[in-house]
Amino acid sequence: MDNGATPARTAPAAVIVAIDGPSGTGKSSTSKAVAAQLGLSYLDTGAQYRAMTWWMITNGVDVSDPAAVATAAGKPMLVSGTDPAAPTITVDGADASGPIRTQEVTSKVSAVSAVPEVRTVVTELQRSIASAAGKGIVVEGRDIGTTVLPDADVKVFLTASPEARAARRSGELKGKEATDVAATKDALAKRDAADSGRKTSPLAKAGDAVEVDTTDLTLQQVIECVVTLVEEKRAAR
Ligand SMILES: Nc1ncnc2c1ncn2[C@@H]1O[C@H](COP(=O)(O)OP(=O)(O)OP(=O)(O)O)[C@@H](O)[C@H]1O
Ligand SMILES: Nc1ccn([C@@H]2O[C@H](COP(=O)(O)O)[C@@H](O)[C@H]2O)c(=O)n1
Repeated sequence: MDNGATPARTAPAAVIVAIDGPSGTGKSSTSKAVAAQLGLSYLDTGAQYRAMTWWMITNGVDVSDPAAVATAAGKPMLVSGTDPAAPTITVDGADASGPIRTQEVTSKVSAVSAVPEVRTVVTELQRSIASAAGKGIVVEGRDIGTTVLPDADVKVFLTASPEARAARRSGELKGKEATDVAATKDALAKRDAADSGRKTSPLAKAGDAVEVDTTDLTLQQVIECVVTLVEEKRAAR
């Protein structure tokens, strides 16, 4: 009945977006922009595995020994800030955003993330962050659509040719590394093979994920594609 009162508006239900894919396909850039555009939180799960790896290295844990890594998995306290404009990660209260991006961490993270006890701790943390995100969240990683949030509202699997990914990554590096696209391509392939080949929650496309090949797309086009998928999902509710 029209009584002249302003109709009550219900807040839109939280939307959960899972974005997975191999290294250098554009997951972080896309996820941050989509979250910012839609007013959602953002979680970089790779940063959490990197933070766990950095803690292991700085605390003298032999990361090539899965039993030693498993024993230590519950010790570090990881805290992720989920503002897409300024994502943060701390370990035992210390800012880890710089140290987790070193070559040493990048070369060791796949060994640490393959240990089931590590995945149990980190997956539990990821689920609690996602369930606390009032308006919803964009979560990016390798196993979000398959394992961490199998009931996500929108699942996207980003891909790109090895050449495109290596060129993008080289563009971020400085000096000699920037010109060595072949070495960058090899390093990406090695990490993807380790992440795809592990037994527990390997890098994989969920059966119900939308695959987007970003090789010939600009970042803006990829962002628009994902925003459209989320808006279509919201409209269909
Ligand atoms: N569609 C695109 N076209 C051109 N460059 C892109 C595109 N998407 C991302 N990039 C650039 O490629 C680089 C890698 O992107 P990004 O870090 O988002 O990838 P990622 O999948 O999160 O990688 P990783 O898994 O290794 O963290 C960045 O420099 C980014 O600006
Ligand atoms: N859901 C995830 C996310 C990441 N990993 C592991 O972390 C590494 C670093 O990820 P980046 O996105 O920061 O490059 C990645 O190579 C995986 O080993 C994971 O296992 N699961």
